Formats: sequence, structure tokens, C-alpha cells
Amino acid sequence: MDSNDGTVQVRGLHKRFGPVTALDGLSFTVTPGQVTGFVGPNGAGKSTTMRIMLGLDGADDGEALIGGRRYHALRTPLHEVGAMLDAAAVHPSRRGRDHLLWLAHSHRIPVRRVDEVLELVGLASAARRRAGGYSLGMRQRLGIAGALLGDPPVLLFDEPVNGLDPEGIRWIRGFLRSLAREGRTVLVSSHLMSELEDSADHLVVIGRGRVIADTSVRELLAAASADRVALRTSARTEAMTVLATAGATVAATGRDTLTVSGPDAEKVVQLLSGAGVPFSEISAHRASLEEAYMELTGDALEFAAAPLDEADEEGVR
Ligand SMILES: Nc1ncnc2c1ncn2[C@@H]1O[C@H](COP(=O)(O)OP(=O)(O)OP(=O)(O)O)[C@@H](O)[C@H]1O
Repeated sequence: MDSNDGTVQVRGLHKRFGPVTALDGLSFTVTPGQVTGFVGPNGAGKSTTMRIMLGLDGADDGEALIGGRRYHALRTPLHEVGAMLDAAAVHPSRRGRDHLLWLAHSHRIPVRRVDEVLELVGLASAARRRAGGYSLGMRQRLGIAGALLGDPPVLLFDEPVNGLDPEGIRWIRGFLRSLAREGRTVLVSSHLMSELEDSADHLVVIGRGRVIADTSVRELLAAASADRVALRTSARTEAMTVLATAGATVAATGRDTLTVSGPDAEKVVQLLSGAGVPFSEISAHRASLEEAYMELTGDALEFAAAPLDEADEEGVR
């Protein structure tokens, strides 16, 4: 672990499954201390990339390095990278704690660490129940506990919030953030941009095995939110007229709400006050992650739905 600074590098990965190109020259770097969202529609190549990172699949070309090494060259893998690829991968008749004990024994990890991680993920009270009776949320927690056993600097989670209820989603988001605050590298995949709202600091967006965008969330949101002001007014028509006359682009977003592009909030206040138009609320517009991403690519379809010919490719599987 001494030489593992937690950086994950993906360099020129290519992978084909028969006639299907899963990865088509994929390159990106994941840095420690932040949550990186790994986003793309179903079939984009997220799981394949993660499996290659973990040495579960071989690349046709290129490589994935964890702290500068390929997975198979790591001396103590469980202490260098933790992963949850499939939360269902626990034997149903096995108790949660026993599942972790078995993992710990095989890697010479002390029993006290098992109880520590159970506590960390909030599963201590259910630890002696059989995993078959766990809810999806509990299985996700058990999977995360397993990933944390070796206290690794790098964590990979494949679709960890898929199918969870709002409470489970909230918990995972907070937990991912706390792992990143500890300085760890956290890579979390999702096929929905909205699932990464409020948790990702950085985004690597892929489509058809290629990187479409590699950007900080802050910059992405700032660019999409810039120069937009949200306004609430009982005199919507008058407000629209005054602002549009001053050169602003105005869109009605509700019965008494408007979004204004062009002038900043101060200028909007000035214009409305000058014209005697009443308003009750004014704030900087905050774009959603999905909205920001759509603006960046200008290509809603690429992300929102797999093109038709991909459905054909699926049939080849
Ligand atoms: N073992 C396999 N055999 C054949 N084709 C595969 C195999 N694994 C993945 N593929 C194909 O490779 C492509 C990428 O799949 P992958 O599972 O990596 O995508 P993904 O982004 O993780 O999608 P999802 O969100 O659905 O998990 C898809 O077209 C998929 O059908």
C-alpha cells in the first residue's frame, strides 16, 4: 500500500466480445479525495472497465492501473482496492458477519476489523442474520463492508444505488462522500446522471466504450447555471416585458416563476424596481446535473436512450 497513492489510471482500453466492441480506446484518470461518477447508458462499458480494473476480465489492448500497478501485480489486493460489483453475490444461507469473516480469514484480516466495518455501514445489529433475509439496502451495506475490510485507498462501486429506496440512496451518498473526505479514491458507476447529484465531485461520462466528458461537477454546474436567475413574481407578464426589452432571455417556468438569462441578479432587481414591477423571490438559478450535462453535450439522445442498433448488438450476447 506504501506505493499506492490511490490514483487509478485507465489507458487506451480496448475490449471486444465477439462482434461487440465494449471498450473503444477508453482513457481517464481517477484521483484520490473525491467521488468520481462513472456514468453512461446501459451497455456503455462501465462494468467491463471495472472488471478489467479488478483483473476479472482481460483487455484486448491498453491497461488499467491501481496506484501504478495492474491488479495482478498488487501484493495485497484487498488492502489496495475494495470493490462492490454485485450486491447479490452473497450466499443466502450465510449470516452477514460470517460472509465477512470468511473474506477476512482468507486475507489474514483480524476479526475486530469485521465488527468495525459492520459498525461503519450500520449493519452491526443485523450481522448475525442470514443474508437471504436481507433487504437490497442491507445487501448493499454488506457489499460495502466487504469492500472496506482491507481499509483500501481505492474503492470501486458498480451501480450501488440501483433499486434502493430514497433513505438507502441518501445513506450511500453520504457514505461515499465521507470515504472521499478520508482521502480515498471513490469511483461509482451509474446509468443515471441524476443518481450522482449531490455525491459526485467529478464525472467521467462514457458512451459506446469511449469517454464523452471528463469534467469537475462544480465547473459543469457553474457553466450551466451562469447568468441565470430564478424569479418569483405576481406580475409575470409585466416582468417578462421589462426584462425582454432590456435584452434578457426570459422563460416562464411556472404560474408565477421565471428564469432569466443574461443580466445578473442585481441587474434584474434594478430593472424590475425601476419599472415598478413587484417580485417576491430572486435567486441564482442552480442547474441540475442532468440539465448541465445535456447542455454540455447538446445531445440528449446519446445519454438518455441506447440507439436502436445497440439493441441489435445486445441480441448477439
Ligand atoms: N461477457 C460478455 N459477453 C458478451 N458481451 C458482453 C459481455 N460483457 C459485456 N458485454 C457487452 O459489452 C458491452 C458493455 O457492457 P457493460 O456491461 O460493460 O456495460 P455497462 O455500461 O456496465 O452497462 P450496464 O449499466 O447495463 O451494466 C455491452 O454491449 C454488453 O452487451
